[in-house]
Amino acid sequence: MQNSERRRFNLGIKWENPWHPSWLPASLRDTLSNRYHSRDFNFARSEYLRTRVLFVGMAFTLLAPLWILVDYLLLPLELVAEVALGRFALMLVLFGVLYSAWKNENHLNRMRNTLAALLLAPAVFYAALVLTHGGQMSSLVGYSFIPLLVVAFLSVFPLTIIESLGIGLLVLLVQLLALSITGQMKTAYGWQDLWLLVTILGISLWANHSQVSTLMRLYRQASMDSLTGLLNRGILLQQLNELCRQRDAQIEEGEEPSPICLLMFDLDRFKKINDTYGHSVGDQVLQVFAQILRSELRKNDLIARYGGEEFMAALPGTGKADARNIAERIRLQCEKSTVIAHDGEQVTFTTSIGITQVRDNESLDAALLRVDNRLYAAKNQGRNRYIDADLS
Ligand SMILES: Nc1nc2c(ncn2[C@@H]2O[C@H](COP(=O)(O)OP(=O)(O)OP(=O)(O)O)[C@@H](O)[C@H]2O)c(=O)[nH]1
Repeated sequence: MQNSERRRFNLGIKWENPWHPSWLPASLRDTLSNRYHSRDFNFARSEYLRTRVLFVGMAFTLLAPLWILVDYLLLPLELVAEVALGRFALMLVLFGVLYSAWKNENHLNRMRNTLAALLLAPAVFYAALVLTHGGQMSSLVGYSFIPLLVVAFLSVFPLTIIESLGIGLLVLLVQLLALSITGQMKTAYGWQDLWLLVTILGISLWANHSQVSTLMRLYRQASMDSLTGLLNRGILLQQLNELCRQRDAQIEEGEEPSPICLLMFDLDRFKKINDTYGHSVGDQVLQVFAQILRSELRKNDLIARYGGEEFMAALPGTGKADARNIAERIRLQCEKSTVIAHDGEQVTFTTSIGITQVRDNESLDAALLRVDNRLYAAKNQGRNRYIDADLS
């Protein structure tokens, strides 16, 4: 092949990383909504939300009845019984919240709804007090703080900005309702309350942003290979196990299971590239290869660096014929690609590929062993090829 035909890779080329859509300011990309969060990160975040919901939910559930003693000391006696009834109703809702948090492990949407219920229940309790005892609000000592406390509690949770803003705006509505019913809307006290609520909401949003971006950074460090930006082996196996579990469930329910194909890649004579051009050029080859995988595979395929110069792709919903075509495209793309060495020389590379489809009722380990054997068969047959069947 002529050098001019070879595709030169500029390592600065941008690919559309799902965590970094190009149209949002960098600091907001991860924290505005969960639209670009991976499924795995959603699981991790739902666990963080869950532990906090359980903790805060228990504190609220204990405090709701205990506070009746404080009411007894501070409120006019005729109000104590009615408020206590409201508190018991609140406590029942909070029990429901605790039950839901306990039951719904790894369900981000359910956990978000549970959290909304946890925070909005006190706000609804306050709204009910305002609607029934609006004229006596000055006697309900301590209750006007509820909207402020709810908005302050938003900061405890790793919520995205849109999630937090949604709950915050609902609480703001409750506060506006309270101010209009008590006739304080256009008074200095009313403005002061609104100003305080909006300020605390702003602080909570900032805390949410910091929490989600810290979580995201930790998650990336734990799940990604730092040289190529692909998934690391541990997270790939975890996600692959989950895919196989879903497939087994389909089989158990008598459904046609959707196929999963595995492609295992190993760069050919990579040691020679390192020895001839140095490790930094070897690193560039690995990065270019990762880029080829990204550009040739779909967004929901799992792509990982499996070891030094070994890579793995898991293709859910892809049968063997398509997997073969994909492997061939990747192989050809490698043949066409070059990396420029320090002395300006064009460094070329090739890859060997093993292909297999996960079989019904087999363990993931069995499929991994088979694809590994096929990869080494491809090496033994002369490299720069794929093998998709056991050789006798
Ligand atoms: N530059 C670089 N080299 C790496 C990295 N990880 C592993 N390697 C090197 O990859 C090379 C792998 O060499 P071998 O396992 O002998 O395989 P090979 O030379 O590719 O030969 P075949 O696989 O048989 O075609 C070793 O020299 C490792 O040091 C890395 O992150 N960067």
